[in-house]
Amino acid sequence: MADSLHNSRIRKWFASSPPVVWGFRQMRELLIGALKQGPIPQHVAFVMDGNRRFARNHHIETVEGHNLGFESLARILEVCYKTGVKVVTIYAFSIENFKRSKHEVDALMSMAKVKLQQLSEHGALLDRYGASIRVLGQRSLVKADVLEAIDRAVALTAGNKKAILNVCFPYTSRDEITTAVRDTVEEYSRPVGEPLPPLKRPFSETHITQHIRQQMLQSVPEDLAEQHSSRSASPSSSKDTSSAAEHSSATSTAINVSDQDDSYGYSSAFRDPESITAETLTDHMLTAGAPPLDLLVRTSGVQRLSDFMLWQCHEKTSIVFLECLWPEFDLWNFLPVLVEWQWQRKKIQEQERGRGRHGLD
Ligand SMILES: CC(C)=CCC/C(C)=C/CC/C(C)=C/COP(=O)(O)OP(=O)(O)O
Repeated sequence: MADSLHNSRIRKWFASSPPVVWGFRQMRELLIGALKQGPIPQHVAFVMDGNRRFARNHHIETVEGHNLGFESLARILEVCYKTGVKVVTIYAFSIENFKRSKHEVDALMSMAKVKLQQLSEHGALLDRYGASIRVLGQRSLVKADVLEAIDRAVALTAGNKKAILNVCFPYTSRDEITTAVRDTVEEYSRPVGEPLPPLKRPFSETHITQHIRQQMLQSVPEDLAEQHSSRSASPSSSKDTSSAAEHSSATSTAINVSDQDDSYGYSSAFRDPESITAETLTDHMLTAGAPPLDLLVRTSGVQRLSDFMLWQCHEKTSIVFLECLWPEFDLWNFLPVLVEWQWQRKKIQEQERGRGRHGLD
């Protein structure tokens, strides 16, 4: 026991001696320079998992584990920005984390306050790499003093335009996606031209039915469509006459699509819900404007996404699960991940080029 303590002290002394620190720094610069010769992921996300386990393993306070986790984050941010990563997104606090003990939640909140300030100070890490902070998540769940610290950090770094640090806090993907869908529906329910009567909303059941009918009519042969139109036009075909506005718009769809379109004001007053694409929703996510997510790394051996970046993970996102705990994560763990990503990306690019050539032949 005394021997191992002695050895660990010697190792620490050796690692922190100026020539060794200098040597490591030089080696780091060389490796980063070599990495920069290849493709670099433009958007990297981290699930910083394992702070508490690290604390338990080393018999230190949980809060101390989170503090060491922050130090690890600072090291990795430096590597990312030095290599040319444009956007780093971190899972700093999940909405689920509110279920932890009050003591731990309070400690994480005060840590966020202090660390956001440290990160954004003039001359500090983000300033050196021209990175701005964005805090993504449910502001309504955050106390006023923490919100103030968030807003200060965002304002202080707003002028930095080279890179971005997205701090997800408090965040879950389901919450983000739900909000994005709600915002999209709200936007598409707002008239873009002249205001319409309140019943005529593009997401009403009648409106959707009418749209489907319109599309079906367009896809059937003309003579059949005419038969269908004349049948629908007869008063006997209407099932309900009580809801005048909604009903008349539904039957008139079948009578004359173009007349209906004008009288209803569908195409002129509202944006067409059919024009909502995956891109529309991407533009309503909290990461709107960021490059596609190239790489997601989770430490601590847990192989789950835990409601993080569910929308942002696409067919080319590399998802990497590492065994090391977050406070242990450094350049030496990250380097093989980046090299593997470069190798995979080159393979994808070659395949795409091959397909392009094949298409041209
Ligand atoms: C700027 C800013 C706000 C920085 C945040 C710093 C930071 C490292 C936050 C991590 C918080 C967290 C809940 C980590 C997960 O590990 P865990 O506690 O779930 O560990 P476990 O998996 O061992 O239980």
